[in-house]
Amino acid sequence: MFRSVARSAAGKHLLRRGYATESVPDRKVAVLGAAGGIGQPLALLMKLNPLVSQLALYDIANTPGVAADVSHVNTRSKVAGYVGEDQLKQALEGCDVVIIPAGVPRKPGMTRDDLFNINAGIVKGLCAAIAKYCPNALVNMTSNPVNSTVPIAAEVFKKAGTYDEKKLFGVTTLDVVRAKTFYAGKAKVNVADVNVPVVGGHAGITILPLFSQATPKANLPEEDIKALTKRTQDGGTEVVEAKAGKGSATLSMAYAGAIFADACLKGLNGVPDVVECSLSLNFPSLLLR
Ligand SMILES: NC(=O)c1ccc[n+]([C@@H]2O[C@H](COP(=O)([O-])OP(=O)(O)OC[C@H]3O[C@@H](n4cnc5c(N)ncnc54)[C@H](O)[C@@H]3O)[C@@H](O)[C@H]2O)c1
Ligand SMILES: O=C(O)C[C@H](O)C(=O)O
Repeated sequence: MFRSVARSAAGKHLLRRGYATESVPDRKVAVLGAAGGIGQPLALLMKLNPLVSQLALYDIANTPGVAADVSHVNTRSKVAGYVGEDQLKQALEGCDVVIIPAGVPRKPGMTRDDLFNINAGIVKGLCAAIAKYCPNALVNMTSNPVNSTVPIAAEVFKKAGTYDEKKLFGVTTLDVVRAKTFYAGKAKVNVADVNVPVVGGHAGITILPLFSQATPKANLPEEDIKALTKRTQDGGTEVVEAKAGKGSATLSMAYAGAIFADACLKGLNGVPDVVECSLSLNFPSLLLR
């Protein structure tokens, strides 16, 4: 199993009393690729998160408009837009969590690996800047192919001397979100009560939903489990084909990215027992198989 769980250090119980801002520490979150299909709804969802005090929206174009728009939402965080490499330093300085959905999405007929040539370079540049300007931040890697962009980020951080495997996550929450939705439909249970761990990576058969561990238990027949597994593994392709050349999952991904970032913030704030699946490099020998 080469997926890890993001677990908070038990300790301070700052949030036990809920989300009252006076008991919540300041946290800066940056979204890199904030003007994109995922970036825009993710920016909105992070603006709605009361754990965020500063929201930095960075892209190579169009962030001033996105930031102006999102900044009018009457929630806690202060929003700033940053555009172009000259402003990356400002966007990153002081960040606690950096979410990276920068890069190109796939079109029908492509695999996630077909994005490698373009996205590897984008991710490499952004991670070099993270190592320089916010080396202690948690990094939520969303850009595809996640199975490769996470190792690229790790190598950049190792070279800079800032690598911490506990702080680098391949965001696979969308697989969990899909597994929960599909399982609830098949098992005819309330989706809000469903939990399905998903281990592995984020492409094809490396996505391993553990329906045997799903709750509430439903005792589904083997053929249903096989069909659910396949649908979860092919979930991204289902959306890419439905969008017919206009990109891949953006809205469900923004939702998933916001859930994972919220878990990271809770962990940083000392909330106990925060558990989310993600791709980590703790088990590299398995990842390379
Ligand atoms: N992990 C997952 O589950 C998951 C799910 C869906 C999509 N994705 C991936 O997320 C990525 C983004 O998807 P999208 O639909 O938002 O694409 P998009 O093209 O709509 O947006 C990407 C954004 O990245 C920006 N960008 C490009 N180079 C950049 C750089 N150097 N610095 C900052 N920003 C830069 C672009 O300007 C654009 O605004 C794709 O690689 C896609 O495959 C991952
Ligand atoms: O499938 C894609 O290309 C995007 C993303 O990885 C997804 O799972 O929706």
